[in-house]
Amino acid sequence: MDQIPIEEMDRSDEQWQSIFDSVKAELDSSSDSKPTSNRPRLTPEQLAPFIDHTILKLDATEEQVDKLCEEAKHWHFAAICVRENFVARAKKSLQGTNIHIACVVGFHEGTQPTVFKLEEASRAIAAGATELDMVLNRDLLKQKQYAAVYEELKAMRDVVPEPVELKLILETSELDKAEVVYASVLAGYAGWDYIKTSSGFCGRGASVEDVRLMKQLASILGKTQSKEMKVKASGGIRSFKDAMDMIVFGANRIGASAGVAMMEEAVEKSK
Ligand SMILES: O=C[C@H](O)COP(=O)(O)O
Repeated sequence: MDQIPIEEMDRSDEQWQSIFDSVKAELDSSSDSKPTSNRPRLTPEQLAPFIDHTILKLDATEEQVDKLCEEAKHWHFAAICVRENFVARAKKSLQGTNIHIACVVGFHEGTQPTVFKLEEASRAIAAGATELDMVLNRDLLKQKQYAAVYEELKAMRDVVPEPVELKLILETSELDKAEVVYASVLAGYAGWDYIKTSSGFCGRGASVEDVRLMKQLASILGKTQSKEMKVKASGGIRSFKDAMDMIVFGANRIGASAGVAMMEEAVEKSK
């Protein structure tokens, strides 16, 4: 893939299209990715750091968020994932632990004006969020307004400096393969940390094919960008087997409301 440093780009829709074409060509010429791990299954201790323990339903209660945090501490999950209104509460509950607090932004449509998303992100970080899971504006992507999508992602990266991790929710059930490529390229060029499959509120949720494709894209983009993006699989991942299917194809995180059930299965299987 030809490397065009971002500073040398005019960032027009046409120039983005030519970068997409070169990534697609590389994707087509690369061999299909194989499972990244031959491990038949992970132990509970190995599985826990993959899990973003999630509650995003609109009628979630304070008690449910408290329980979510207690479960995250008990199982040593990587993160909890909540809406903005619960971030401060989760921060109190998770004080003194290294469990991350992920907050969703632009949830779950992604079409909110950029300024709203930036304000929401800033409030979440001020309240204690250490990771943000933002929904892509796929309407703009589908209208081929690639420059506008990039500008939103770049503005978010500028407002949210590292080490806060930014995850872009693609909502893969609503995209064709080419659109997954476009969204991933734009996220990579904007310096995002993760591409994430789904919100859990739209369409089919994550598939192994999504993870496989996104992992390949992350690897291709990682050759020309300063870091390689990670992949978060989320939406409809209910069982230990579902989680393992995603992990063997390279998922770095599993976003799920069924994290405890997965852990209990993992414990059973490890006996
Ligand atoms: O980001 C995480 C998803 O909202 C979780 O979806 P789920 O309830 O289908 O596990």
